[in-house]
Order: sequence, then structure tokens, then C-alpha cells
Amino acid sequence: MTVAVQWLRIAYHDMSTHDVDDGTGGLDASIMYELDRPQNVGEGMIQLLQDFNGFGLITPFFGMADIIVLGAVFAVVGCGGPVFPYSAGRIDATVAGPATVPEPQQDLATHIESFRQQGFNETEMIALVACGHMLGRVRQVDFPLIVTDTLIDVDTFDTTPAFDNTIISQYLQNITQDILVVGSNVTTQSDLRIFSSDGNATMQSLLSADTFNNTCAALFQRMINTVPSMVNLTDPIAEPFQYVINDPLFSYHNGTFNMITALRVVSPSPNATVTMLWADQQEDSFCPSTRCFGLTASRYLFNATINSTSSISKFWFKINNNDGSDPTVIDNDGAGFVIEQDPSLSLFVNVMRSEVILLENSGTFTEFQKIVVAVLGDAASATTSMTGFQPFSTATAPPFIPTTTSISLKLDETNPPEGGFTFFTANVSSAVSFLDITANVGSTSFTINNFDFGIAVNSFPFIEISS
Ligand code: HEM
Repeated sequence: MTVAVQWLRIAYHDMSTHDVDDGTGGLDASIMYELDRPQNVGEGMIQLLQDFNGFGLITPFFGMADIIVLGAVFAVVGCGGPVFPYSAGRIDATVAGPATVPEPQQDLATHIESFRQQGFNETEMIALVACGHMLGRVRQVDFPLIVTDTLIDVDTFDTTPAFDNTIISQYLQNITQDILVVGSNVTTQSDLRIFSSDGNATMQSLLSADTFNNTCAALFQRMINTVPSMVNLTDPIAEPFQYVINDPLFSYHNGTFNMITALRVVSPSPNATVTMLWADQQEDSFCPSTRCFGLTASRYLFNATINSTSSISKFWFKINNNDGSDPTVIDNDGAGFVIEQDPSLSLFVNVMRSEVILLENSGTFTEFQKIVVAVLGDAASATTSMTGFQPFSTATAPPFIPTTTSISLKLDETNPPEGGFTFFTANVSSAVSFLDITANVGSTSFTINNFDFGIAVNSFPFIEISS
């Protein structure tokens, strides 16, 4: 709970750099560069960004700003509030934004102007502050001029640590403990100035639980989607996807092509049989699944043998509940799931030739990943290059910025050429989560972007070597 509400506060502070007049700023993780400002005081801010860095969730297409918003969404749900539709696609800033986070000692006119710049009118300002302060507290150590009693660690805004309108009812009944209303320091009574700025009309309207819930939900939703005008957010996600398909992984060995993938289904029928079908140039083929169970979802795994000459153009799934009902076809609205990486399979990560190696040397174990990349072409005409994306920053304090390093591949002597393919290899650190791989064969270039290495290693054979 304590940590969760900090996730909500940091989202507001990061958003506060938005300027409606020129469309700049907003939720862009610029907060990582703004923590030396008094308006962002609090060890908690640094710690939670350290946590976000440690989660290793960042990908080439999902940055710190999207994680800050995810934190805010979880914070609200964790405190009993609604689930917000979640959009991703925010772009992380590389420098600090303007110093525009409101502070308790500022006057009402300054606050009204700050919120206007962030895109909220006066009524919305009152509601957004009340909604934000229904949760959380003020820390004595960070705000000694507000929480003047040194025997108190934290001063909560109201008596319930939950998503509810107690802050409103207690304020209107004059029994509030919100220190930004009743604190002995009049200068920092910012909640009082804001809440009473329209004669308490907005606060009165928020006494209705429904109005309060709907208003807070709508304002938080707008807050998390306040982004610089050049950012396009993805379509919102509110519910878990019914079906999730793993990126297909490929392997070529002894003249046989294999494709490994999985379909995750939320709450499938226990009797369901799931089949994967695919199309090559000639005909449709199919492959039955093996199955592993999650708590409320099942993952159906497929390892299909594919004709190496006709290859595979697209695949789809059929779920038969075996109860007389029509099978469900999961085929991307008829389009099928096309092989996104080079469809001619002239370049792919060869999963079954790659290895996770555990090296034992006098009782010391080292684990590393050997990746094998197949290129259609001979060694004389093919060159390869690769970059690895490391989400985890080793910095001890923000900003936490992922790194991209170049990893050189060499001809793989343990995998001699076969079926027209030449195999290249490299050892890749487990800190790497995504790879971009390029092969040039003569004058033709093939590229795989954002190969999910972190997921693919789970399908690499595991080898133990003692030296
Ligand atoms: C004039 C505007 C605002 C002022 C002056 C203000 C001031 C403060 C202060 C001084 C604290 C104590 C922080 C600490 O001790 O760590 C706080 C906490 C908090 N504020 Fe605001 N705030 C404002 C607006 C908002 C808004 C619009 C939100 C909306 C999300 C919000 C959400 C929070 C939350 C969730 C906390 C609790 C943090 C925790 O317990 O860790 N605030 N605010």
C-alpha cells in the first residue's frame, strides 16, 4: 500500500511537466532527471524508480514512462479502485522537463495556472487533488515545515487507506486530518485553498460515492494518458487477452525444419483439443498440442515439422471443445499469423542448435547462452552482425537507461553448413533481453528486429559441461 501510493504520486509528478499550449511534456519519465528539485523531494521517488529498473520490464518498445503508468494503474487497483484501460507507447525523455510540479506553499492562482497548463480546469483541479489525496500521506522527514511534530513519521490525508471518498466527507464535516488543510503552517494549506476555491461546490458533488468514483477514474485516466503531442498511444487494454500467441521460433537440423510456438488460452474448456494449422505454398498442415496449466490459463505448446522447401507463410489455431459446438478458430480475423521475421526464413535463430550452457570448473558454476543463427548462403558470401538490448541499468541512481551493445558473431565450427545454411554463433549474456540481427548475403540484406531472446532461451537445450 505504502509503495503503491508512491507509484500514483510519481505518475502525477511526471505528468506535471505537460504544457497544453505547446503540446510538450507529460508522462515521459523526465522525472528521472528532475529528482534534485525540491518539488520532487522524497527518498521514495528514487527507491521506486530503482525498483522499476530492477524489475527488468523495459523493452525496446516499452520504456520507463509506460512502467510508471503501469505502476499507477496497479496502485489504484491495489487500493480497491477501478481497473483502467491501459495504453502503452509513451516515449522516454532524455532530459529534464520544466519545473512545473505544484508545491504546497504556492498560492491558489499559481496552482490554477499549473493545472491549466497540465490540461485541467479549476473544477478538475479540485477533484484531481482530492482523488490523489484520498490515498497516502505526508512524510515528516521530507516536509518538516508541514508535519511540524517530529514525533510523527507520516501524516495520512484521511483515516482510510483505500480508494474511497472519506477525504471528502471528513473535509466537509470539518473533521479532516489532512495536514494540507489543517496544518499549523497556513502557507502550506494548499488542499484547503484548492478544495474551497469554488465555495466547496465540487467537494459537495464528490460526496456521492458514484460521482466520486467516476470522476476520479476519468481524471486518473486522463492523467496517465497526458503525453507529448507527438506521441501516439496504443489501443487501450482493459482485460487480459483471451488468447496470446508466442513469437514462433525455428530450427533446422538433419534436413528437418521445426517451428515452436505456443497459444495461451484464458479459462479453456478442460476437454478442449487445440490444433495449430499452417499454410505453405501447397496445402494446409496441422499439429496437435501438448499442454501446461497456469492458474486460470493454459498454454498449449506446439513443435511442428515444416516442409523445408515449401516453408511456412502463416499459421493459426483451432480450439475444439469436443462438446458438439463449432470449433473456435483463432486466425487474426482471417489473416492468419504471418511469419514476421524474414518469411523466406533466410535468417533465423536456430533454437535447437543454440544452448544454455552450465560450465562447472572446480565447483564453480558459470551459465551462459550460446546462440546459433542460420543464414541461407555460403560462408564466403554471408556476413552477420547483432546488437543486444540490456534493460537493466547498473546505475545506482536515476536516470536508468537501458543499453544496446554490439555482439559479434563468428562462424560456428560445431555446426557445419547444411541444407544451404551457414551457421554463426555468439555467447550472449543473460542480461540481454532482445536482439537485432542482420545478415548480408551478397547484396541482399535480411534483418530480425526485437527478437525476444529472454523468452527464446527457455526453448534452448540445456547442456552441463565440466572442465
Ligand atoms: C497542488 C497540488 C498538489 C500538492 C501541493 C501536493 C502535495 C503533496 C505532498 C506535500 C505530499 C506528501 C508527499 C510525501 O510526503 O512523500 C503529497 C502526497 C501525495 N500526493 Fe499530492 N499534491 C498535489 C496534487 C496531487 C495530485 C493531483 C495527485 C494525483 C494523483 C497527488 C497524489 C498524491 C499521492 C498519491 C500522495 C501520497 C504519496 C505517498 O504516500 O507516498 N497529489 N502531495
